Amino acid sequence: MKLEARGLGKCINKNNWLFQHVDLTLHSGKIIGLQGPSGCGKSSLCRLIAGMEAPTQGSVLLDGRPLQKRGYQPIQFVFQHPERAVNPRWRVRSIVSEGWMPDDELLESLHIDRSWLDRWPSELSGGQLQRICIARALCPQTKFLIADEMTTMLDAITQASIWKTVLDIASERHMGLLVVSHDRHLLNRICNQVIDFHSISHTSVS
Ligand SMILES: Nc1ncnc2c1ncn2[C@@H]1O[C@H](COP(=O)(O)OP(=O)(O)OP(=O)(O)O)[C@@H](O)[C@H]1O
Repeated sequence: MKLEARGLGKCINKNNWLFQHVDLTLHSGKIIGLQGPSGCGKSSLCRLIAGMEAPTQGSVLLDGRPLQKRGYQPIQFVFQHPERAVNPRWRVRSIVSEGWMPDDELLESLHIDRSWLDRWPSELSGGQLQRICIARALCPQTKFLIADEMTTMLDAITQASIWKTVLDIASERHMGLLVVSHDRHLLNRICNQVIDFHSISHTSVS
């Protein structure tokens, strides 16, 4: 499968382009890293590619077709603020099972304690809730995962272990990954290619 961003542009207010003319292609089985200074527009670009927001210009295509608005989204986005990615009025079990119910082996490899499933999101730490979001995103129907500073709030050991699980699953299922991080070491280690945001975008915002 192929996920393409074609000529994407985001205008944040009148004539103020955060970026324009962004082209990016991600193939199944590949891992692309995206780096750039804070505030340059990486997360905004990810939201467009994940279909969470409409671009001001350009289009996002999955195998040449526009993204479907209904049903399970084959492009999953895990971003740095898990508390903003869940419904605070749903128990954790309902949050995870929106897409599927991971087995004990996966929960264990993501360091998720089964007892957390009976809690409310506010009863988990940010790092614990993030692991729940990762488990939710790893539904078997997910074809592309966009990981925007996905493990930033975790300690180094947990971070390494979570990445191992995610990379094993991605490889097993031939998923494509777009990884946004300020951690150049991580990007160099796990990505087939690392792209600098400024090399793929034009901007009029300072
Ligand atoms: N809807 C909006 N209205 C106004 N400004 C916005 C809007 N969305 C994003 N911005 C601004 O766009 C810029 C880019 O934000 P974004 O979160 O995409 O950056 P980033 O590269 O992911 O940064 P970081 O590395 O710090 O996460 C920021 O200056 C932000 O304040």
